[in-house]
Amino acid sequence: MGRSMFSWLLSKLANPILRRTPHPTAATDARDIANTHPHFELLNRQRQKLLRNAPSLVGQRPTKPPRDLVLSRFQLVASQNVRNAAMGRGGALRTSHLPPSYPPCVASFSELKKTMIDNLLLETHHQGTYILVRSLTPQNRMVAVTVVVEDENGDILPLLLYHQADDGEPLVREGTVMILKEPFLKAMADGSHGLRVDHLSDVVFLPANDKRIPVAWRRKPNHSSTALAWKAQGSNHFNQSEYRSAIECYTQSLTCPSTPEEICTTRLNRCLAFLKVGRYDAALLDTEFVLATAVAASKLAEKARLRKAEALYGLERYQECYEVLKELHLDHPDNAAAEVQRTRAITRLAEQTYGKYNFKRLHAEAAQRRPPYLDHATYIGPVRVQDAGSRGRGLFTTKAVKAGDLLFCEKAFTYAFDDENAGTGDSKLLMGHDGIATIGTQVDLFNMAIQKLYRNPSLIPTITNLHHGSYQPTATTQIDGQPIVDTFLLHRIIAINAFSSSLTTLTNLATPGPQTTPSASGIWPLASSLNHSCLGTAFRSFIGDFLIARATRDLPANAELTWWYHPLEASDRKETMRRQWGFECDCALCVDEGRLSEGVARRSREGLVEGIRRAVEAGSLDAVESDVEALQGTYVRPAVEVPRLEVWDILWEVVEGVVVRRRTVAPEQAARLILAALRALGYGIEGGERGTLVVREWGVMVSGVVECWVLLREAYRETAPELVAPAEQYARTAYRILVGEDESFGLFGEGRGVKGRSTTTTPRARRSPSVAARPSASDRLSGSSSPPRPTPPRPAATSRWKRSTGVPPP
Ligand SMILES: C[S@@+](CC[C@H](N)C(=O)[O-])C[C@H]1O[C@@H](n2cnc3c(N)ncnc32)[C@H](O)[C@@H]1O
Repeated sequence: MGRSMFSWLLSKLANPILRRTPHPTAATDARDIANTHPHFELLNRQRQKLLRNAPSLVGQRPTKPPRDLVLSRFQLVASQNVRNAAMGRGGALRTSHLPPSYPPCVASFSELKKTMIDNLLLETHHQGTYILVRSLTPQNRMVAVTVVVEDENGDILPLLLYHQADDGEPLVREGTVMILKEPFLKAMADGSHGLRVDHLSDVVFLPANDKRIPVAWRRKPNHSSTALAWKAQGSNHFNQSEYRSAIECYTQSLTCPSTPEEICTTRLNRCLAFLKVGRYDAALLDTEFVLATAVAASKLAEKARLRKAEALYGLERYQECYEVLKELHLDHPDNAAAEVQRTRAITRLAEQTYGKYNFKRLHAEAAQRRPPYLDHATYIGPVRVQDAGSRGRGLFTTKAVKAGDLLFCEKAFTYAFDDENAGTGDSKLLMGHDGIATIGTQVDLFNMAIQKLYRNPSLIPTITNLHHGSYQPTATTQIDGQPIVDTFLLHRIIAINAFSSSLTTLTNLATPGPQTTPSASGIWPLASSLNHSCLGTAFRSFIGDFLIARATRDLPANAELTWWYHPLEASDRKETMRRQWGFECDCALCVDEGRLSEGVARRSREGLVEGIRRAVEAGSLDAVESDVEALQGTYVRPAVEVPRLEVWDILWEVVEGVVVRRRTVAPEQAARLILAALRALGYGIEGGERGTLVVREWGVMVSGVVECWVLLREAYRETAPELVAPAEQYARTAYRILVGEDESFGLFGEGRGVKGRSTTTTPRARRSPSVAARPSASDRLSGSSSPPRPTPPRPAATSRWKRSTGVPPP
């Protein structure tokens, strides 16, 4: 066996958690890290203090702070912020609290009554009212966009606008006038108070000529108020990449009298600005207006179709996109840009329909792009969402599938990535009112999801229909032409449905060193429909923002697909299920473990495992074999029904000790040990000695399974050459389930696979002893046997499958 396989195998064995779980995948990972973060305690104490104080403050009239004090406090913090930015200080931890949930305002402006700052009470949502305020300062962007505002009486307060997009353009400038619906006056941790807005639709930014702006606050535009002047102003902003301002100006232009042709041109300009900021719904409306107004074969209609196709592509409506481009091609066959888009749409449709991906290309793209957003389509294979009884909805097969079959391949709806190599970004910690903290990419994910929905209301149901426990969302989805996105609903949905991931599952398996945080998190709506089972029938892996789901065993039609939410080996598995997802797992393993909790069998298992360990140390294979027998005897149900994790774990240690490290075992015995390890995981394997090798039942999927099949294949080269091919096939299938694809299997099997021997192995590696080829002095374990023969490292292989000595992910 080549050196690279050994070092990789050893690296896995050095890291026990990776024997079972190849990567952190459950939504809780980031949250659990957050709860052990050094700042967690501090924030938790602050939260508890706020909680203690809040009830006594509710409805209290606040003391009016001196105007100068509010302004100077703001200036102090803002200038500190500017100084830090100028000095390139990053890496700070930005912390914030989420208040107790409250619904967004669902009343239209005309139903609300005006109130003033002076009337506002602490810790109160002033329902049925609004206040009109003007910013006295430029914005300071911390966790929230912060400004100081005044009302028409000249009373002032800090205003914190949460979850607003950071698109490089200031959201609030000095003099910006806003309406705050149902204002919320919040007591701050430092004893001060201010206005806080959590729902995007609760703040309305008024354009300069809005009639609701008091005369004293109105400012004259620096150009004439004609359609053409506004349009020109919009184009100035557009050219400086100030798309939000451009949209405002084009919108102003459209309120002025103009010719139908000018209106179409302005709409098309605005459409382009909408496309730039990902507001595809709005872009689509502009193109549809133009297509309904302009002459079909005109230049305007040609442009409108092209932009319509782009908007549909952005919404991942590839079929419609293709139809638009097809029509465009008929009328304007020379339009080269349209042709490029048409080819792209056809490729997406093929992926969407047939699930045909070039996975090598996906890996290459994930390696290059930051963030690793991959421009490919979601494929939904033989699965459908349907009722799963007491578990709510679930995902089911629509036809029989085989282990390793692709179930679906889903592009993330929203995906947040933390590029460690990008330098000194600030980290974020969000303390929920329920005491659960969220850190890093999940905080970003939360804000990104809110933004994406607010910008594209047609997508709201895709996310709000996901499971949100007992949270009662408001039924209103739109008010005064604005979409309503309930921030607290989104927070709950992300907590229950988001997955943490690494850049790719493949790189995660090959990366050395400690892993403390997953580098990304995302929302994959279809993947969110799978319920949990510790003994899942599906497995997920990642390439950038793509989630690949494969069957872990052969399944009939109409079988429910399940997977782990929290790693099988995590000691807090059951508690986490209860706390975070609100259910008790009733899989065969959990039920069996429950029966064991009286302790008798558990203690005897632990004793036997220790005995086996001592026997390995002492080099006594006889004792190992008899103790493994005894350990097997502590299980009542067959391993295909209830996997024997303790047996698997200890057999892995034995395999590591005798097959990989000491190399003092004969191939027959190596094969026996490996087969026993696989069987302990629930693999129902027929044959395996000679003649036949058939997996009747697939067991638990863990990274070690691939290694087992590869080691077995090598053993068979000496003992049963007719089984090399089936072992290779099973290795490949296991690899496909684990990594998501098997195009990269060559990396893993390099120098060891049947193919690898003749194609990729260097002469030196080919000569290096394999499990099976290595002449063994004894078929007994022997601590005093000759030490492992060092095989020269091969640079390419070691860089791919590096040794991991790190702390396992939580
Ligand atoms: C990500 S959602 C899964 C889809 C969800 N069942 C639905 O109706 O949309 C997670 C929620 O599903 C339910 N669930 C998942 N696995 C379960 C299980 N094994 N037993 C009971 N409920 C489960 C729990 O309510 C959990 O909070």
